[in-house]
Amino acid sequence: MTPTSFESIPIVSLSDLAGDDRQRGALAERLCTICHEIGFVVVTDHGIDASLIDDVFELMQRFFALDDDHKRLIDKLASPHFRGWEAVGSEFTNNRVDVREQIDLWTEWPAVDDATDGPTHLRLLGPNQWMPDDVLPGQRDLTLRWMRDLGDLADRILELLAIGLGLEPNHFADLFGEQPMSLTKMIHYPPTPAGGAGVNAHHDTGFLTLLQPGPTAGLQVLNPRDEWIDVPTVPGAFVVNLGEMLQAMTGNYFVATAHRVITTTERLSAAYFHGPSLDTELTPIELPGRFTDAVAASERHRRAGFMASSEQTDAGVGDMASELSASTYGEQLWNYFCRSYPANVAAHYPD
Ligand SMILES: O=C(O)CCC(=O)C(=O)O
Ligand SMILES: [Fe+2]
Repeated sequence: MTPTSFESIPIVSLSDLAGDDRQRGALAERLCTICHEIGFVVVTDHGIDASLIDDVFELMQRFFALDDDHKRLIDKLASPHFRGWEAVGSEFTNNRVDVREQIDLWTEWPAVDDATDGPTHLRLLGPNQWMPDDVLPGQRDLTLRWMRDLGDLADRILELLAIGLGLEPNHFADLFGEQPMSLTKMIHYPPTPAGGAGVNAHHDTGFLTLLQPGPTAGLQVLNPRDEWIDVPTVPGAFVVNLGEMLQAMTGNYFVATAHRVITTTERLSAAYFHGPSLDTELTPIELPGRFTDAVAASERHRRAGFMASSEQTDAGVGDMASELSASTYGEQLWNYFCRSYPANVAAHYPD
């Protein structure tokens, strides 16, 4: 029986990832239940090197301490592929401006020459922008290692989720195709002004998010009673949460849960959004009856919605109560760019 709410975010050790089948099975079941009831979990013993986390935070400190003229060397507005740095005030979440600056880095694939003729999501393929080595030494190598190690961890968590859903362990790997597109966001939050938010309430749009929140509190999750629950800060732990596309693909058995950041002091975080090939279909997977029955028995799960566009919100659709309008990951991402980065879309794709 699904509890109707939650009061805290669980902390789970992933050490049994390396265990025998029975231990992995138990961990898989536990994670699946959490993804159904809460959609958020703090994980320890995840195998990501502590020194890698330290190096990434040190890199962020060095970058965000630069002046804006230097940061503009990788200005996101200059990238037709939505990659690079953006200043505080560039991003909109839930139609409200966020109080944070960030670097966005996506998996690199060759740009498509005639991207304006094909599906809109092809515009996302392309190179990242990297800081010159004499201004920010080592950014490229360190970031690529971060993306590779977090990608491997995300794949292992997806295997567990597949096992917990009664599927073959490689079910998601097989669905995710040959050209995976993941996003790394390196984020700096100044202290949040009264009444604002570092990032406003939202669902993650992707599949699976691994967040390194650093030592500073500020991330909050909305429970079904509309109370904001603080995510505990556990040294070295990652926060793992579900995005809207896994919600869709599991027929709402897993939930993408609303969250936001409000911080009283300066805060850094590094978020990794694990994603498949852009043409991956969001069609629900066929799951054993116990999972579909659990959704049917829970109004909250049956009604779990998706982020609305500004037009839908204007027309009276709740912020996170929209129907999924995209049929592929690429389409969903394009909708997200139009919602969150209108200036970038207007600069490069006036059509
Ligand atoms: O910085 C954080 O702690 C959370 C960031 C987040 O939710 C996001 O970028 O989607
Ligand atoms: Fe998020």
